[in-house]
Amino acid sequence: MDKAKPLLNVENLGISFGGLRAVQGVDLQLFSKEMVGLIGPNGAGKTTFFNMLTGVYEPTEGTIMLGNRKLNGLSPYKITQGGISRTFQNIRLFGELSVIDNVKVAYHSQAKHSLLSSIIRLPQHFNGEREMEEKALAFLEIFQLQRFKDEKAKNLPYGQQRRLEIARALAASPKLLLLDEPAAGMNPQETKELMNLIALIRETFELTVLLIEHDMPLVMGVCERIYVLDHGQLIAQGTPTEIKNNPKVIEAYLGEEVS
Ligand SMILES: Nc1ncnc2c1ncn2[C@@H]1O[C@H](COP(=O)(O)OP(=O)(O)OP(=O)(O)O)[C@@H](O)[C@H]1O
Repeated sequence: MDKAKPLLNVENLGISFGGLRAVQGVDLQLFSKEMVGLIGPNGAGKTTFFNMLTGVYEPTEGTIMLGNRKLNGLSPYKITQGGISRTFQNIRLFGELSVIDNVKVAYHSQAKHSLLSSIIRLPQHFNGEREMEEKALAFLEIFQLQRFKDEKAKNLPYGQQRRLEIARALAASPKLLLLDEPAAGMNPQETKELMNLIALIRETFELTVLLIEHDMPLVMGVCERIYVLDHGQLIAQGTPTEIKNNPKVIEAYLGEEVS
C-alpha cells in the first residue's frame, strides 16, 4: 500500500438518531500498518463511529472509503469480506459453541470450498474443513487458547473470552482491525499481555488497527496517533504527546484521564 494513500479514508462522516447528531463532520485517515487510538468521554460517539465503519448503521452524511471501495450502504457481511473486522465492547461470542468453532465460524466467510460441496460432501469439503481446522488451531495457538479448543466459549475466563474475540476477528483475514475497548474488565497484567499481543499480531499480519480504549496510559503507550471525539465531533488529533498537552482534550476530560 502506497504510504501516501490511506487504507481507510473517512470524510465528513455523520449520523443522526432522530434529533440527536451522534457523530458529525468526522474526517479520519488510517495508513497501512498504523496503530491509531480513538478516545473521548462516555457518549462521545466512538462506538457509533465503529458501527458506521462496519455497516451496522448507514451514515446520514459523508463517505467511507477502504482503498478504492466505497463502504457506505454495504452490509456488515460485505464489509467483513472487504477487509474490516471488529470486536465489541460487550463480548459477542457463540457461548454454546466450542472455542475452535467460534474461530471456524468466522473462517466460513473466507472458505474456498463451496456450500454445494459441503452439502453433498465432496472431497473438497473435507479438504476445506481440514484446512480450516488447521488454520483455526494456528490462530488459537497465537492467542494461547489451543488447550481450551473444545471448551464451550462461555466457560472461558473473561480475559480469555476477550482474546478469543480477537482471534475470531482475525480469522476473517482483515486489513483493518477495529477493537472496541479490548482491555475492558481486564486486570493490569492481562491488559499488558493483551497489548503485547496486539502489537505482535499487527506485525505478523501486517494489520492496521483502530483502538477505542478508556485506559489512557495504555492508548498513549501503544498508539502512534490518536483521534479525540467529544459530543460527536473531532476535537483533536496527533501524537500521544500532542494529545496529552492539547488544552481542548484536557478540558473534555476535565484534566483527569490524560494526565
Ligand atoms: N441506535 C441509537 N439510537 C439512538 N441513539 C443512539 C444510538 N446509538 C448511539 N446513540 C447515541 O449516540 C451517542 C454516542 O454513543 P456511543 O455509544 O457511540 O458513545 P461512545 O463514545 O462509544 O460511549 P462509551 O465510551 O460510553 O461507550 C449517545 O448519546 C448514544 O445515546
